[in-house]
Amino acid sequence: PVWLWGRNAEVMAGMQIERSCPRLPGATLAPALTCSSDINDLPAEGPVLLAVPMQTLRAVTTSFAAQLAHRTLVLCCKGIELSTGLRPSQVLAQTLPDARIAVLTGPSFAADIARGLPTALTLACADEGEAKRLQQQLIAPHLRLYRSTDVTGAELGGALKNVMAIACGAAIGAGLGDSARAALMTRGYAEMSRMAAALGARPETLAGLSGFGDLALTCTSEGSRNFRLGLAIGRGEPFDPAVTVEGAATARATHALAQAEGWDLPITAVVAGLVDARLDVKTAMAQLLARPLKEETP
Ligand SMILES: NC(=O)C1=CN([C@@H]2O[C@H](COP(=O)(O)OP(=O)(O)OC[C@H]3O[C@@H](n4cnc5c(N)ncnc54)[C@H](O)[C@@H]3O)[C@@H](O)[C@H]2O)C=CC1
Ligand SMILES: O=C(CO)COP(=O)(O)O
Repeated sequence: PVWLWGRNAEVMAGMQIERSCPRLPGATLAPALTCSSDINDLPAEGPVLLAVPMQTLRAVTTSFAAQLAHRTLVLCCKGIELSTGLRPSQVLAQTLPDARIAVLTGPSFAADIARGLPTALTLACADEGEAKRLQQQLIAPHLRLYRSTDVTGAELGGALKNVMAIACGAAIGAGLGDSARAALMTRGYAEMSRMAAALGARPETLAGLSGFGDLALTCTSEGSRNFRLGLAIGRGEPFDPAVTVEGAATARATHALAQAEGWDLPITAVVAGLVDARLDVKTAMAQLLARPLKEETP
């Protein structure tokens, strides 16, 4: 049995009766799923998956500290908190210090999972025993999970690939071509790896599903909201501000961290400029191409 909590009573009651979800058109909710807008309906035992946008994680976990403290919490959000520069697990360490924390991340569109399409993800938890338990609990016939103890690496891969997806969308939207996209993905991966290494992540985590895997998905598919925001920027079109696009705030947060720490993250810097409309794509491209020549190293 699985319980799904959401804050909107009308939407949750509708989902419970109609067995469908407005955000996943065409999907039928499994009989084992109960939808509720009362968080006290959650059973006392078992892991809780937190799937709210990154910039709301602190508010949600603070509001429901009584219900979430001391539990196993599986973070599904991908991003960095703009106001603090913290990763999701670092926010939880502040708001719910007694919780056991895991991270579920990697290349997966919710719509694909809902359709039962094959998907593989990273499940990261510092406690390997807990990771093994969660791995068994959360797999499904079409969903394969690989374990990792590198929470930092898993979180950074998931957060930073969204910034690169915006860059790639902008390049494609502006008609710069697939070769430009490949260059951005490759040098973007180098940038992700540099920053992750500086923050203590393991290189092999970045090379896995949570980093390289999700970068490949989000930089090449219009199923990605981050890629679509980039496309709109590149085409000079408006974009619906109500859509969750994690890479925008993450680009700002990461650029600020890079400036403070002296890290060289040129693609992140131009994406921060693009999302804040301080730069246009032509100027961004010119800035990247005019950088001093260097050896090809991460
Ligand atoms: N949609 C996808 O395919 C995937 C999403 N993610 C990550 O999951 C996180 C959430 O993304 P989505 O579910 O796609 O976003 P979404 O925008 O579709 O849904 C977010 C949900 O959170 C709720 N919410 C927002 N603020 C809240 C608050 N203060 N209290 C309670 N509920 C609140 C919204 O009402 C909405 O139902 C993001 O970090 C995203 O990167 C990760 C992998 C795949
Ligand atoms: O993280 C995702 C796929 O792995 C979802 O991507 P978007 O948030 O860009 O839609």
